[in-house]
Amino acid sequence: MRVACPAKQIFQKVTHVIFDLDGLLLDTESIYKKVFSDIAQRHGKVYTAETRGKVIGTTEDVGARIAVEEMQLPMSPEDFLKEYKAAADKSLHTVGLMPGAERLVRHFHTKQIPIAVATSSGQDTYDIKVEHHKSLFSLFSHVVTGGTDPEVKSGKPSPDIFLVCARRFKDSPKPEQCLVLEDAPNGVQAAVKAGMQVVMVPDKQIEEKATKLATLKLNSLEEFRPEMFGLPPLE
Ligand SMILES: O=c1[nH]cc([C@@H]2O[C@H](COP(=O)(O)O)[C@@H](O)[C@H]2O)c(=O)[nH]1
Ligand SMILES: [Mg+2]
Repeated sequence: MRVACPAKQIFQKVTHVIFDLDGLLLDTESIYKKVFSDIAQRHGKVYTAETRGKVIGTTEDVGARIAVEEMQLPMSPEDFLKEYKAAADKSLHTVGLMPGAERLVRHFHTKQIPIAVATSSGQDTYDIKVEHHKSLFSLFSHVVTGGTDPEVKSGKPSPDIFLVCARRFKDSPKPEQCLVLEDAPNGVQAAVKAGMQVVMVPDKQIEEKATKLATLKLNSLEEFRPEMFGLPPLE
């Protein structure tokens, strides 16, 4: 039997964990990438890594505006949004979990570490994505869907969503007590501005320079050692 060697606490101790959704817990980014690339291709354009780096982690309407502007698509952001949502919704209800996600969420829940989700998704899209993962998502204290939540005034990279999410834990922890897990540069910026440490698990396409702000960068959630942040180690 292989016994994992516990790592040392090397970062500030935290008591609460906030998970991003798309690209971190759920493998939705491969779906969005294909949908955005298909629309771009129909107009003779390419959904480049650079444009994608700006889009991921933003709310649906902001992402649509960035995509249309960056790729100079001959359509309004509203039409792009309608088209991409219609295409994405067809696949999102069968989306799978990212490696290591389920084990980590169940671990924190068992150890009674308060956990929540902070996603730029709207409530409607969130409901579609978690359709097949209801038991896992029932373990979270709460979910903030930034795209439609009236208290979240400005989406990632603004810190609002993480501050609202922290306030909604029963004991309203201070930002420094919360650890954020994110995949997107916009999400990492938001967490840092909120005064939180952030573990980044970036997509392979994300440029190195867009990962610099993260407290720690991992290739997969499977590499995460909670004890580095004073949290109970995985067994
Ligand atoms: O290529 C992409 N297009 C659009 C998005 C948008 O970014 C959000 C990211 O949400 P999260 O904060 O859970 O990563 C998605 O819901 C979607 O609206 C994305 O991630 N990737
Ligand atoms: Mg994400």
